[in-house]
Amino acid sequence: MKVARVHPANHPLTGSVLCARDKSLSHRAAILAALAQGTTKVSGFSFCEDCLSTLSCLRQFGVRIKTYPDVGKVVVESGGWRELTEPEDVLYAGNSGTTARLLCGVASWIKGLTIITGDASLRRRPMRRVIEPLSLTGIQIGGRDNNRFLPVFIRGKYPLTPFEYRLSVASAQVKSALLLAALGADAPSCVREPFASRDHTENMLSYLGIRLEREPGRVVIHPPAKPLKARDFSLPGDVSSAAFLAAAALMVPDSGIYIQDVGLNPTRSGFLECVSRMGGQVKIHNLKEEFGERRGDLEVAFSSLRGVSIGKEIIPSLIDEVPILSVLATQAQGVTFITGAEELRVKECDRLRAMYLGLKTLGAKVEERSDGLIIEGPVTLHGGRVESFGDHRIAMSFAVAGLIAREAVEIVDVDCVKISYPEFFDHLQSLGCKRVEFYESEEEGEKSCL
Ligand SMILES: O=C(O)C1=C[C@@H](OP(=O)(O)O)[C@@H](O)[C@H](O)C1
Ligand SMILES: C=C(OP(=O)(O)O)C(=O)O
Repeated sequence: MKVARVHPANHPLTGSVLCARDKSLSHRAAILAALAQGTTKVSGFSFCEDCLSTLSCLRQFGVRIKTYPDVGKVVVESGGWRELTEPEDVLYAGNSGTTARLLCGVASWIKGLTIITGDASLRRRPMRRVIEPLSLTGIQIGGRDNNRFLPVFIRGKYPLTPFEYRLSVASAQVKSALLLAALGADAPSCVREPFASRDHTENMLSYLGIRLEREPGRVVIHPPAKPLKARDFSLPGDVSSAAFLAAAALMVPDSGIYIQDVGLNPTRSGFLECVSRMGGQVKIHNLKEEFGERRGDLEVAFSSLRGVSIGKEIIPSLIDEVPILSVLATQAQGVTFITGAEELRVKECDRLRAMYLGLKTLGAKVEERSDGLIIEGPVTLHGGRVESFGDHRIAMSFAVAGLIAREAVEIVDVDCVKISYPEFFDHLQSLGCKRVEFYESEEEGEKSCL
């Protein structure tokens, strides 16, 4: 298993990087391109492992996809959503919850049998949340252990029964699975959510001409009367990846960095709002909007930070940034309360537990609660060896912690950064963090399971 040893940054981070492309939008662009008739060019596609899982599953539905990783482009050719065919084999979603759940929605109106599975981490993540609502469409759907987990089978049909469903958790994956399924219904369907989760699927469906009625907490989707026509997408960078670089610059003294072309959809950029409440200096430049998605450049400078309360209303908009926010909190003056974040327990690992254990190892003042963390700062972290539990966001959070610790931080199992951000260590290096070493550890992977 690969271990990274990250040494304290002995000088400021400076320079400019093009933000890694957006994973969430890349999944959706590929899926929607597969549903549209014709050829779609997706530029700014993320070639992270999760998005590659989506591409390989879509190919199994008979979609033709060419990839050009050097220029960040994917070309998808499809006969349209009524032409997708029953896969010959089980679909493998790898580590990607987004792939598994969104494709459950797509498979609902593909006649025949679709079976979806994933890696050991994904097979532990909850699937009832998509199985239950999708069964309202009249299809046969079920999963292992009384519908709790993958593998999930779907016996699709067309047309589907329209539905009205209120989500109990604010999950963009579940909402998106339902919206994708609703395309195959013979009348409008309605999805409600308790708090706003990211609305990329809605923005992209509108761009493709699907009629949506949107208001806070509620969306009504009208199935298309005619085939969807292919339209190209140019995707922005991933604010969830930018968050690691931004956090590093906020904490390493005298740093000043520039991150180009970051996606700034307000339902997704709670991290920036939170950083600004903490007193972090982040300026936005060159703000623009494409297919309903805001994007711009971020200028981030070393800042003195203060503790804040992060509650359940804002959690969906920074759900993947809680681990790195908890590292920032160790350097903030006062107490940071993170509550309403119990969803983190069912991600690639139990992220609340993983952050608690790792931060404790590094000497942080941290308490674990069932739905969050309480962190008191500022504390000078010391060096140590921490586990990523095979979770990319945990690995990158502790790599950033290593830059501001007194001694080196070793992160066990760092290969997982490829899941969302393969360029992570190269970007750190280009901003001046050259003191990172990698080595293979003898230890077995067994330990890395939370
Ligand atoms: O829809 C998406 O692209 C995602 C939604 C979130 O998951 P949930 O919908 O489970 O909250 C997030 O954690 C995940 O990284 C990507
Ligand atoms: C939770 C994540 O992704 P997914 O749910 O798609 O596995 C993530 O990227 O942090």
